[in-house]
Amino acid sequence: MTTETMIGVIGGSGLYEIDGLENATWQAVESPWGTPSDEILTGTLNGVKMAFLPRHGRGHVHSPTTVPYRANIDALKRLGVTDVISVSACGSFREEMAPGDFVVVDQFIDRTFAREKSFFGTGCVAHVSVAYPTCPRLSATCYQAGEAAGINMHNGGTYLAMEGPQFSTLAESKMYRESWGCDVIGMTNMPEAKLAREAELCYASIAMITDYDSWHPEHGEVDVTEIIKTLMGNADKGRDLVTRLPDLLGADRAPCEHGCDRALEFAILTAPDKRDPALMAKLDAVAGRVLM
Ligand SMILES: CSC[C@H]1O[C@H](OP(=O)(O)O)[C@H](O)[C@@H]1O
Ligand SMILES: Nc1ncnc2[nH]cnc12
Repeated sequence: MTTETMIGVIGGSGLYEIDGLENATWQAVESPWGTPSDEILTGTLNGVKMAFLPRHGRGHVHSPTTVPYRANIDALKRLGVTDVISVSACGSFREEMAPGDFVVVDQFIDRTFAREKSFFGTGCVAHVSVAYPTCPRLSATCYQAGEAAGINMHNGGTYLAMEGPQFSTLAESKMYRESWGCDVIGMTNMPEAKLAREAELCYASIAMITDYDSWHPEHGEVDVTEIIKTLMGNADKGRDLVTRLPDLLGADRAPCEHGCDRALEFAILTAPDKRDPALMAKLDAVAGRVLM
């Protein structure tokens, strides 16, 4: 059985809109989890439905801590999105992952601490696996789209998610790189990736490298004006990659072979008669497939 693909793109710093959508409309989507970062741009591209949400809002309103991650993922799910592609500005811990390159992230270390990280809780407890937090099928498609766009792509990498908003100290930067084996650093992919898994959405993450964080002896400390300069070039490449996805993914979607779209199948522990009706109502979009 197939369903209809709807590609959701969450645009990070420097990527606040995408061009070329047919019937493009900015839509306000209400969510029981709060107000999303901004309206969502919907339309079709080469016959495939698309939805674009600027993570920080147009005009960069939300800090990494205040991005309404639950409202964003819930709103995309509510619209019918099946596959989420996150595009983010990141620092690099690897010489060979240079500014201007893109990394298809496949692992995360979550060091964020001031964010709501789950749709579930008292009255409906659920535990999903995030051992493999990104969808291999969607990630492979993003890699292919990037190569086709002529971008210097890297397949796989571990993303250190920090709270921010300050960049890392030199000691932290060296520890993440040398002891923890991280490849890139950013402030936003967690809890986003965990929430996408709870919402049974395939999730892939593209890290657009903007800087070498602070570890690199020849590059000194992170400078936001340098980041913005690199971002301007990266954003065009990011848009090019994204607009190649509809042709590669197609409008008909088979069930995810990695089970992302069935993540809640055996995850909910709370007995039906002990579930909180108010929380159940809020979970209508995210967990409706298994709860309703
Ligand atoms: C502009 S530098 C720091 C800022 O950029 C990244 O945002 P996003 O992941 O949404 O592209 C990083 O995580 C910080 O929020
Ligand atoms: N060095 C860095 N650390 C955290 N987030 C970033 N976003 C872009 N560069 C970054």
